[in-house]
Amino acid sequence: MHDQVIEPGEPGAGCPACAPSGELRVALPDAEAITTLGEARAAIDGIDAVLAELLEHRAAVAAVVQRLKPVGGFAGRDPGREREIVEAMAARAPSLGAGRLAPIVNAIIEAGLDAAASRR
Ligand SMILES: O=C(O)C(=O)C[C@]1(C(=O)O)C=C[C@@H](O)C=C1
Repeated sequence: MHDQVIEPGEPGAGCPACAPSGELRVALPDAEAITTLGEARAAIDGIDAVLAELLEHRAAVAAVVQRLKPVGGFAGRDPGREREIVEAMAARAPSLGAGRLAPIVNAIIEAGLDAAASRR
């Protein structure tokens, strides 16, 4: 397990974890090795910074999907696809599982659809 966290940087300071190639590389903190509140919060800040970068890029791609679909936006929601997304994420995040991930995925999808609507 890796023992480094990324530097979250200042908001709007670009993407500290992004390589010039557009790849996002992240050193995952070893939770078991964290012993202080400061270390734990720094690790969370690093993870949240990466989550925010990913969410920003996800929203941009989701906006493209809305333009490509015959019926986009909230009217074109696809519960089957949303279940697939939750199940795929649950396989990678077993301690959360589908039950806890479902409302998170729902919030991410709704935020993406809302942002896509305001891009138009
Ligand atoms: O895959 C789609 O059809 C999308 O519109 C994208 C997306 C998503 O953000 O992942 C958004 C709404 C749908 O309900 C399902 C998935």
